[in-house]
Order: sequence, then structure tokens, then C-alpha cells
Amino acid sequence: MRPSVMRSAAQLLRRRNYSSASGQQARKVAILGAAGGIGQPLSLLMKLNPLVSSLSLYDIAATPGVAADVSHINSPALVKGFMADDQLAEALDGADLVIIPAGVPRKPGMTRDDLFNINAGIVKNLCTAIAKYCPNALVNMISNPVNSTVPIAAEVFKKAGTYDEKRLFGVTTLDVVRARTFYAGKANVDVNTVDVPVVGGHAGITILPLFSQATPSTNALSAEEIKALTKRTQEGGTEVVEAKAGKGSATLSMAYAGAVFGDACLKGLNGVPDIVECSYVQSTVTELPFFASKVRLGKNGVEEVLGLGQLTQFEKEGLEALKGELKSSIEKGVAFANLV
Ligand SMILES: NC(=O)c1ccc[n+]([C@@H]2O[C@H](COP(=O)([O-])OP(=O)(O)OC[C@H]3O[C@@H](n4cnc5c(N)ncnc54)[C@H](O)[C@@H]3O)[C@@H](O)[C@H]2O)c1
Ligand SMILES: O=C(O)C[C@H](O)C(=O)O
Repeated sequence: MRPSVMRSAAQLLRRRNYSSASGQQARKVAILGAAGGIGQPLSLLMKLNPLVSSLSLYDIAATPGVAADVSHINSPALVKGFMADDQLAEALDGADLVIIPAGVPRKPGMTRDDLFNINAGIVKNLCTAIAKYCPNALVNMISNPVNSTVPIAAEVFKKAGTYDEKRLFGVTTLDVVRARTFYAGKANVDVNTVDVPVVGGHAGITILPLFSQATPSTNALSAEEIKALTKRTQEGGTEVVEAKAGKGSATLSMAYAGAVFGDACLKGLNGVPDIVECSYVQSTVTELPFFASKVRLGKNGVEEVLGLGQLTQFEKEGLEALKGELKSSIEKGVAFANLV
């Protein structure tokens, strides 16, 4: 963001004193896992977001340093760092949006589901605290395996009596970001103008980009090229994991994607019209209880879950092929959350 833009945003917010009358609300965002590979750049990007008035950075380690560092940036959000269990309540208190990139990332040779044993417990504990301290917050789940961690969160909230399906989101924006980038490169169109819906889930073949609905549309791509683009989008995460060779998975592109999705959620909360993003949410678009598709965001979170539109035969086959894996990932999450 240009300094002049930042300055004018800051001036605007000061003048308006975050008043709801002007439509500019004071918004508290909490990031859980804020000192991690994703957490740090995501904290930076959310600090730059003029819609954020208070930024709460929580992790089990290293947050004082990250918070001190980020807090020196001359943008409006007031930054506070919180570390360890006994500070989680204060970190979450009054949050409008909680973004969760807490948990372990993949190493080469692992699937996202291989992270389940560690990350399921982390997510369950954090969501138990969210239900207690900020039950009305929107929750953006980044921690993998997203196909299971979102159902875990839903079950935790149901048990606590706070579940609102409109407020829980699996962040699949990175799949959209990748599909846009790869499509623009192959179709030779300006990436700034590109959009590609990505539906299903967030792991391997459950990631289903709908290139037939990509805009701007092109007839220049052959069936083989569409197939290759689909595979590359589905394996984008693995491409990064292998390139990082044991040093983790996507962090910078994920922080960008998380910031884009977080910003869309805040705009929706603030009543900005026509905010549409793909996300993995409770859904009736297919027979699966959770599914990623385009979602219209509003003042209460999900305003409308949009359908799939017209699919090609290749996309229909991809949709049928993903259902088995997605169903068992959902069931695994639900079963885990309901263990005593
Ligand atoms: N949804 C997506 O598209 C997407 C993309 C990339 C990565 N991810 C996932 O995001 C997660 C984080 O990835 P990363 O690269 O930032 O990992 P990382 O190891 O660099 O950072 C994770 C952070 O979580 C913290 N943490 C662990 N337990 C915690 C707890 N109980 N409370 C708060 N913080 C806790 C750690 O201290 C660490 O700072 C992984 O599960 C990864 O698979 C998802
Ligand atoms: O691939 C991973 O393990 C991280 C993330 O889900 C991604 O898509 O980059």
C-alpha cells in the first residue's frame, strides 16, 4: 500500500473516530498462531488494513517480539501481543474476526491429513476458547487439514451452543489465487482481470477449479491444457512443500490469501455490497455438509452460498471424484470433536 494511501486512510479513520454513523466500524481482529510462518506476514498485512482498529496477536511463543515489531508501523490498528493459555481470553475478547493459522505445516511426502493428529487438538482447544470469549466472531480457519478442521470447529461450537453456520469459514482463497495466476499465465491474459471459482475442499483432488467459468474467458486453451492447469492447482501446495524441502509449506502466498479473505469478511461485516469469495462453509450445494463454493458475504457473515453454475463433463467428473475423500475428511473431523 502506498504511504499516501495509508496516510489518508489513517486520517479518514481518525476524523470519523471509527463511528458507526459513518459506516466505518471499529473492528478487532485476532490472529491465533501469529508468530508462525503464515502468522507473521499475515499480521503485517492485517496491520496495513485500514478496516482494522485493533489487532490481537496470539501464539504459544514469540508474540511479544512480533507484536512490538508490527506495532511500529504507522497505520491505525492498535497491536497487542498475547502468549500462552492464560492470555487467550484477553486476546479474543471482543474480536469481530478470528483468523487461525495455528498448527504444524507439511513436510515433503506428507498429505494434509497427516497433520490431523496434531492440528485437530490445537483447533479444538482454540475453538473452545472462541466459543467462550468471542462467540459472535467470524472465524477464518487456515489450519490444515481444512476439510476436517472446519467440521471440528463446527462441532465444538455446537457443543458450546454458539454455532452459527454463517460465521465459520474454511479459507480456500489460496486455491483461487493459484488458479488465477496459473490461468493468466497459460491464457496470456492480464492477471489483474482474472477470476476463477474453485470449489470442493482444500486437499488434492478435492480442490476443483472451474476453468470453464474463468473470466476473461478464452477459447485458446485445449482440453489437455485445462487438465494440466487443474492438476497444477490441485497440487500447488505440494509444489511449494517440495520446493521448501522440509522448511514448511506456503506462508507468503497464504498470508496474502488470508489477508484478502479477511478483508472481504470485514467489508461484508461493514455492509459493503457484493462481496463474493470462494470459501469452505456449511453448504447444501451438494449432498456434503461442508463444501467450498462462491459465498456472498454480509453483515452476519455468509449471506448466501452460491451454486456451482454450469459444469463441463470434465468438471462434473472431478466433482463426483472428490466426494468420497471430502466426505470421509468431514466425518473424521466430526468424530474427533465428539470424542470425550
Ligand atoms: N488453508 C490454506 O490454504 C493453508 C495454506 C498454507 C498453510 N496452511 C496451514 O496453516 C498452518 C500453519 O502453517 P505455518 O506455515 O504458519 O506453520 P508454522 O509452524 O510456521 O506456524 C504455526 C504457528 O502456530 C503456533 N501454534 C501452535 N500451537 C498453537 C496453539 N495452541 N495456539 C496458538 N498458536 C499455536 C506455533 O507456535 C507457530 O508459531 C498449517 O497447518 C498449514 O498446513 C493452510
Ligand atoms: O500444502 C500445504 O500443506 C499447505 C496449504 O494447504 C497449501 O495449499 O499451500
